[in-house]
Amino acid sequence: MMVAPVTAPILIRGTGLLGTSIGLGLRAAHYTVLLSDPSPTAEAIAQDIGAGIRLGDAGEDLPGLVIVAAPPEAVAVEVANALVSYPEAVVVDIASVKIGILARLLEMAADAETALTRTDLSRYVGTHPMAGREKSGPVAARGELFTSMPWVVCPAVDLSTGEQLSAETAVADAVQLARTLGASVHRMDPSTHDDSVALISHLPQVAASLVASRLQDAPADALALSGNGLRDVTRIAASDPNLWVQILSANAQPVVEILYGLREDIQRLITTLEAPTAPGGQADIAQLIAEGNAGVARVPGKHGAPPQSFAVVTVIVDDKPGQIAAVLNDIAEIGVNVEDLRMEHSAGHQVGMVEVSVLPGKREELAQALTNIGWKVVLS
Ligand SMILES: NC(=O)c1ccc[n+]([C@@H]2O[C@H](COP(=O)([O-])OP(=O)(O)OC[C@H]3O[C@@H](n4cnc5c(N)ncnc54)[C@H](O)[C@@H]3O)[C@@H](O)[C@H]2O)c1
Ligand SMILES: O=C(O)C(=O)C[C@]1(C(=O)O)C=C[C@@H](O)C=C1
Repeated sequence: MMVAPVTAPILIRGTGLLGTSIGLGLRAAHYTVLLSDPSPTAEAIAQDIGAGIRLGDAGEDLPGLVIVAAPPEAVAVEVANALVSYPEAVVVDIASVKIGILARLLEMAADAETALTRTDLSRYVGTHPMAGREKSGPVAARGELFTSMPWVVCPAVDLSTGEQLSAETAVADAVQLARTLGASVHRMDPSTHDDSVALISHLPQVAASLVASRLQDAPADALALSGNGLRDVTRIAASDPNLWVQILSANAQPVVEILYGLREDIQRLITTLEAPTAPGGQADIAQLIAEGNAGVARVPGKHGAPPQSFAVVTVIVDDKPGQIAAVLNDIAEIGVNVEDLRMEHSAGHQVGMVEVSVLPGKREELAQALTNIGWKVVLS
């Protein structure tokens, strides 16, 4: 268990984007990490970039904690195998959906033909880090992926009686794992988790994919005009289809309930825009945008704190190496804290735009100071 991090290694089963990111984060916190993946290439890349050592190359020490970071469809069997193979270890998974995996584990535990027992489930905890990327595989891994992001911890329960099956000591290990990687922990039952992620994760994925799919045949001249609006809405449309088939199929019902409501709103908008100047049309459009304003205002900032509006100072830089670092160095010397940062390229020009978010009260001061030392600054 995690109380003895140096002597009890942590085994990561599945060394793709998430597994390798967890390995990198745990290595940075000085844990001993073992890596295992059915793909020898994924395993070797994860080891090469410093996420741990391959299980096959490791010594005899048994893991105290096993993290199953496999695709959702493989998770239940991998969790069961780990619980049986390592009878002293706590086993957590990090899959994006929770109820289906728990139901499958309960089924296996009730089946006399399988080695898994209900008692074994006291060492299992379902979890879900709410952090990821639109890329997959170990090459895309980042050790700091989880910093300041939510991490849901769902103790296993009997789905008929609600009785908690995970031991509190196992839950504590799962919590410590999330905190070690810098995440903020949200304890939740698996069903509430699945309903919640349908809205805050699965709906955005579907919306991004639907919007981006409209671009497939768009004229290149139109796409050349793309600004931040399109990028903001479509980033996750680049996500892995194989992973999302599994996620959406496993959480279909809660997603469908939300899509029914969305379908009504889209139908209402179509009707309005077919005759935008008809009586009530303008108010209808304004209401749609205002309802969006009300929704986005409820999206929390870091650590679940209320959203904070930052002011953006845009610095125009030459599109060449070292420019972002130079801007950040100068900002550090000016003494203003950078709350967020993003980089944009201006279509067709050899310049980049570094968008720096700062506290609103610091905006003018920073813009003036950067201008004084020669940077081209735009206030938006
Ligand atoms: N991608 C995200 O943004 C994200 C975020 C949070 C949680 N998750 C969850 O993390 C898990 C892994 O997703 P990912 O994005 O790292 O995917 P990935 O495709 O990058 O990696 C998956 C890895 O699992 C391996 N694998 C396949 N079958 C396996 C098995 N039976 N046992 C062990 N490993 C197996 C693959 O070889 C691959 O290396 C999924 O359950 C996903 O739902 C993903
Ligand atoms: O930031 C991203 O790329 C993500 O899509 C991450 C994201 C999400 O926030 O919806 C996607 C799916 C995972 O289950 C958890 C996190």
